[in-house]
Amino acid sequence: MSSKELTEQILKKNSFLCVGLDVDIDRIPTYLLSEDDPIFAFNKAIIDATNRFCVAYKPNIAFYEANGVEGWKALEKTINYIHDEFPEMYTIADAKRGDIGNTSRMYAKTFLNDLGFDSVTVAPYMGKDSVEPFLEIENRHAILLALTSNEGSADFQTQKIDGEELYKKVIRTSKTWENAERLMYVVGATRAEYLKEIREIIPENFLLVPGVGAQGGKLEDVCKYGMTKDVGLLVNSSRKIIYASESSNFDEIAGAKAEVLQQQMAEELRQL
Ligand SMILES: O=c1ccn([C@@H]2O[C@H](COP(=O)(O)O)[C@@H](O)[C@H]2O)c(=O)[nH]1
Repeated sequence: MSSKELTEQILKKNSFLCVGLDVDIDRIPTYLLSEDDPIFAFNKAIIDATNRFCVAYKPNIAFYEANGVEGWKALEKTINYIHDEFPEMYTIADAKRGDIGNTSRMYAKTFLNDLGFDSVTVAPYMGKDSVEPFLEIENRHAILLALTSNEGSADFQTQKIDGEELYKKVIRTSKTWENAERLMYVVGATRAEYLKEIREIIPENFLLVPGVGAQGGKLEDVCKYGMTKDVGLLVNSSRKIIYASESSNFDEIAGAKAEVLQQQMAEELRQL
C-alpha cells in the first residue's frame, strides 16, 4: 500500500490506529488453548472485533518466533486472514531487522514478498546497505527505528555526535538514501516533545508511534507535535487493547477499547 492510499484509508475510517498483535500464549483466555491454533484463534477474534476502528495491524514477530514452528504458522495464517478479509488494512511486521545487505535482502524477501506485509521495522545501526534492500519494492515501506519509546533510548539515540543527537542523524542521513520516500520512522509516544523538531527534518514521512496506553504516552501530545496536513501518523496500541479483558467476551472489550481511541483520533482529525 502506498502512503497516499494509507492516508485515504485514515480519512475514510477517521482513524490512524494500529492494533498491535503481541500475542503472548500465557495471556490469552484459557478456553482458547483447546483450539488447534490458539494464537490464530485469538488474533482472528481480535481482528474481527477491532477492524472497524483501525487502519493497521502490527504483529510483533518476537511473540510468534517464541512459539517456534507453530508460532510462524500462526503468523502466516494471521497475515493471510487480514489480506483475504480486510485487504484495505495496512500491515506491519514489527521484526526490527537489519544486517549486511546480502542478509537484509533475505529478511525483506520473507516479510515483504513471501508473507506480503506492507512494511517491516528495521534497525538503522548497520547503515545504508543494511536498509536499502527493504526499500526496493514499490508500495512497501521500511520503518526505521529513530527515537524509541523505552528508557534505553537515552543510552545512544539522544546522545550528541558532532553537536547533533544520533536519532536526528539517523533521520537526516536516511533521507538521502535511494527510495527514501519509502521510509517511515518509529518515534515513541513517550517522546512526543521531540516530534516538533523531528517534523522540521521530515515534514512528510509517516511516523509509527508506539507507546500510547500501556507505556503512558498521550495521544493529544503526539497529534499536537507530530500530525501533518496529511495526518502522517500511525499510533499503535497493543496490550491495552488485546488484553483489556480475560473473559469470554475479550474480543468485544478489545473492540470497545479500540473504539475509544478511534473516537479520540476522529476528534483530532476534525481539527486538521
Ligand atoms: O520504540 C518502540 C518500538 C516498538 N515498540 C513496540 O510497540 C509495541 C507496544 O506495545 P504496547 O503494549 O502498546 O506497549 C510492542 O510491540 C513494542 O515492541 C515499542 O513499544 N517502542
